[in-house]
Amino acid sequence: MSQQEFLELPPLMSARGTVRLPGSKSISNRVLLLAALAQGATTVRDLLHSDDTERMLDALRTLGVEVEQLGDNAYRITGCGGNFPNKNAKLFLGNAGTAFRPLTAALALSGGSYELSGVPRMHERPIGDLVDALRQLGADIRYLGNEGFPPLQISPAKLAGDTVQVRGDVSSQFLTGLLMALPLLNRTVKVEVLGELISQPYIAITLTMMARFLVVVEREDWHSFTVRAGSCYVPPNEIYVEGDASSASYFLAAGAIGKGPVRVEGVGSNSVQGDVHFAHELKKMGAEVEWGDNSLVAKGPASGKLKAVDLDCNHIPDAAMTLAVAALFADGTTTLRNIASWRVKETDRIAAMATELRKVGATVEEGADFIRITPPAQIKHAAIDTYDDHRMAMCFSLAAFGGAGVRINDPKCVAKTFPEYFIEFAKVTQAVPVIAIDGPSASGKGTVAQRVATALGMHYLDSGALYRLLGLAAQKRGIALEAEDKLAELAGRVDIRFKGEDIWLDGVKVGDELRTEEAGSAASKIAALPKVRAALLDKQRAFRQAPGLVADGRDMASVVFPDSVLKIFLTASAEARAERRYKQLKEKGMSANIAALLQDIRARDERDTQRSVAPLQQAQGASLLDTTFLNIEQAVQEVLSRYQAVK
Ligand SMILES: O=C(O)C1=C[C@@H](OP(=O)(O)O)[C@@H](O)[C@H](O)C1
Ligand SMILES: C=C(OP(=O)(O)O)C(=O)O
Repeated sequence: MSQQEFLELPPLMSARGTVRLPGSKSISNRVLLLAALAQGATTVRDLLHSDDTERMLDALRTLGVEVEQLGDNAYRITGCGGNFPNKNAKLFLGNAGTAFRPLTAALALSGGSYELSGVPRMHERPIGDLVDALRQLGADIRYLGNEGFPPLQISPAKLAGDTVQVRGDVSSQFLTGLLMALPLLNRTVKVEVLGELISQPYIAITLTMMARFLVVVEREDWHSFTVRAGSCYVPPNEIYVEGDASSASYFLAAGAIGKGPVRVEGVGSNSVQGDVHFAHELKKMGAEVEWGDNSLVAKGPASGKLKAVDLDCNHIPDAAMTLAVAALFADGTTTLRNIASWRVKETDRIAAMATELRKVGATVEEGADFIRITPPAQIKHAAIDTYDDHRMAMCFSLAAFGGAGVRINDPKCVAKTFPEYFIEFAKVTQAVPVIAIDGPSASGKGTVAQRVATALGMHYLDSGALYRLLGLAAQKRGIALEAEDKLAELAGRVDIRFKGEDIWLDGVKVGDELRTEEAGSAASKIAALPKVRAALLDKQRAFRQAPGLVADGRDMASVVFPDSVLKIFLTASAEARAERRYKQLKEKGMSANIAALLQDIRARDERDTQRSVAPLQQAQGASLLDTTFLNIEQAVQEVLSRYQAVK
């Protein structure tokens, strides 16, 4: 995992569109194992492509199961009735609980010698309850590291017993693994669940999938399960994997937070996954949800604001994480209860969630099995650590709706269940649009940008003014224009506000002093200092607010807002610019000399284009607008029509 890598999500304004969901992880890995345990070939379609399913596919190949890829997301698995051709193997199962736990059970009952290991975090995720249960049936399993945790050594054993007890309060995957493996014993076995059974809807998925392979489990409540002698898996020929309901939660939440509608295809009222009930919980938060057989649509509440909720989330442990981030957009304190299992998943998810929600400004209380979130008045920008947990990365993409955008560290961790997540997320979310207008001094870009902003009802950023203000502030404090560190420190500290046409520096309104040639040349000097530019970056980006921003400067398109929807390089001949500046100064009653102005403009052009940091140049993707022979109105119209063409 590289912490250096990150993804900067811009402030998002809305979410709208349709997502075709990737296959369900829980169903994919169950179907692969059941197909391998069946006698004969099963064609699996719409299988999830992700790290977790790759681990299962690799394991099956290593065990000697015939795995044939038929095309995109389609496989033919030729099962061997639980008698794996390869009786000796080492399997690496990454961090896939749905591979590790069920394979442990199946291999423990299959009569071979196997070593099962995973990533370091997998070696911290408990498996003792499953091992204890399998040992009651005579299985020979040894811990290779810590007692109760992977890695494991499984050896052939004499199997016996017709009743087995398993704890259900740490992970439902232990019961799932046991149930799926029991037909290998070919005798009637009763499983009793000790203690509370958590994540119960996942057991329902297990029973449904086993039934698709013609093994029917007898069930009394959710505490006793019987697999009869003679049960054996029969391949269903062809089986389709439905979309992933947990993955759906991010898009549905985006629809609820970002007005919507967002439609997900692949899960709906026909789904066998418990996580579709996330949609009901989202509705409790005020979202509008429409259910189709195989689709769900979410829209924001009519009131515009989500409601805080107090929920027991035991039935949706994965999708509940999405509610925790949606809680940032609610009207009060949200409590999510009965989620102790979060602590033993990809990371300690209660601790991770609390830490990262605090970074964006939330007040968070955490307990052994709950989390309580009070949103901040204003969601802050933060660099979110993801703890190699796909769901942390996916959940926190939603924080980008908070107005300031968000940075997701190590975004590639989504590969565990949804490698294309951020691509799909970008397709259905609309960032606050930025029109970047860069150009040389006195090109008229400020006036044009301001008028474009007014015409579109957008915000306006005069980035040059930030540099001039800093120059002014430095002079007032006696800081030299070459003192890079001091200037950068000052840049982080000064309070700069734009109110309509007025500019305020540390609470004092700034007048024409900002427009003097002296302020301009001070700005040009300090703008060449890399640390000063870096310090002003966040200040500039903070201007990106709904419904949009028109920003003028020199590196708006290239550095500050590289994802601008429209990038204009606005220029005019040096002579035309000198003449415009001359007229401007005269109108203000200031003295001016056209030859001196021309010389000054040329010198500044030279300095701005030659400097090593962010030199003035037409950015990639920027279109040229030469205004030498255009008046302001014509230039404004030209920008507006270019915007219409791209928006
Ligand atoms: O059986 C399954 O497919 C799963 C069960 C749940 O785990 P627990 O039973 O450990 O809560 C869930 O969190 C996991 O992502 C998938
Ligand atoms: C808990 C999860 O995964 P696993 O299947 O590894 O338990 C998850 O996907 O959120």
